[in-house]
Amino acid sequence: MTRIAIVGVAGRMGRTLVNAAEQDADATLAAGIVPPGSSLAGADIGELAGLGSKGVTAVDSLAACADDFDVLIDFTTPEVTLENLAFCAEHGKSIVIGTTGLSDDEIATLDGYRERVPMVFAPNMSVGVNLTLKLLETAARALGDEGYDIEVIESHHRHKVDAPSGTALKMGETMAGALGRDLKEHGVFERVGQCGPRSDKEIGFATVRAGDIVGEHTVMFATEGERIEITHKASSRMTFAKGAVRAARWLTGKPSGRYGMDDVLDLNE
Ligand SMILES: NC(=O)C1=CN([C@@H]2O[C@H](COP(=O)(O)OP(=O)(O)OC[C@H]3O[C@@H](n4cnc5c(N)ncnc54)[C@H](OP(=O)(O)O)[C@@H]3O)[C@@H](O)[C@H]2O)C=CC1
Ligand SMILES: O=C(O)C1=N[C@H](C(=O)O)C[C@H](O)C1
Repeated sequence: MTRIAIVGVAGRMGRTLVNAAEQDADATLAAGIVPPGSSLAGADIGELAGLGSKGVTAVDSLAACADDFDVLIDFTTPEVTLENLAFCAEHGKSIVIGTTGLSDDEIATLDGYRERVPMVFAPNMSVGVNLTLKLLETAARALGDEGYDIEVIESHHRHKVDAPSGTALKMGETMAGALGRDLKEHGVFERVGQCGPRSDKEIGFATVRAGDIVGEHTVMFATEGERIEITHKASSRMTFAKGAVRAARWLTGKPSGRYGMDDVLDLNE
């Protein structure tokens, strides 16, 4: 049985993760963490998630529940995630990280823990998106150097703070990698005013923020006379939360290392 702690337990993903962990027969909901000084400390995490009392009260520091869990699931902010990673390294814990919007420097810091912490780090934990990444790799290889323009369009709810989404960036990186291109050089994240025609090799990104959209990603491969679109639409956060709980179980007994959802889902040949 994997003992799971959920940090950011009162957030959109935190509350969904409580539901997902509760439904998983091989996981135990061991702890929930709210920000330091939060008025929600002491609340039952089942109540926070709308499930009724589960007998686990939220605490406002990891130190307060260090003995209670094996794997931390973290969907918070880049700064908080890096603090929590340091805690996991110090206390021999594993961690599943869903947080997006990390800068290059923050990713380098995260990567520095790969020898000390078993971690799954993925911008999207759904089975569908991770399969889509494989489809995109194949499509990019077949079309990207054959005159097809590649554009990524993502839509999310009005509360999302980072753009483009971590998933859109991962899609771009995956396709750029398949084509031997560097996304830093060929990614185009803004077009405004007299920006000129697109170049052949650029990979464009467009962002929509509106209402309660859970998460939608379309990749367009367009040329003279035809267009292929590969779309993934999430209609419930449960798809991400179930993936995260699955990742937490998968980490049990794994050596230190930085893993992705492709490892968890065994999508690599
Ligand atoms: N990988 C994936 O599959 C997915 C990734 N995400 C990513 O997950 C992240 C969170 O998204 P979402 O749940 O929508 O955001 P929310 O803002 O709803 O949740 C984040 C939670 O973290 C809490 N928090 C902040 N600091 C601390 C702290 N020091 N200790 C404990 N809790 C803290 C916040 O509390 P407060 O509000 O009081 O500050 C908030 O409740 C984003 O980066 C998002 O992109 C989202 C969905 C899927
Ligand atoms: O913030 C969100 O909500 C989501 N964030 C992730 C991302 O940035 O890719 C994954 C998902 O699309 C929802």
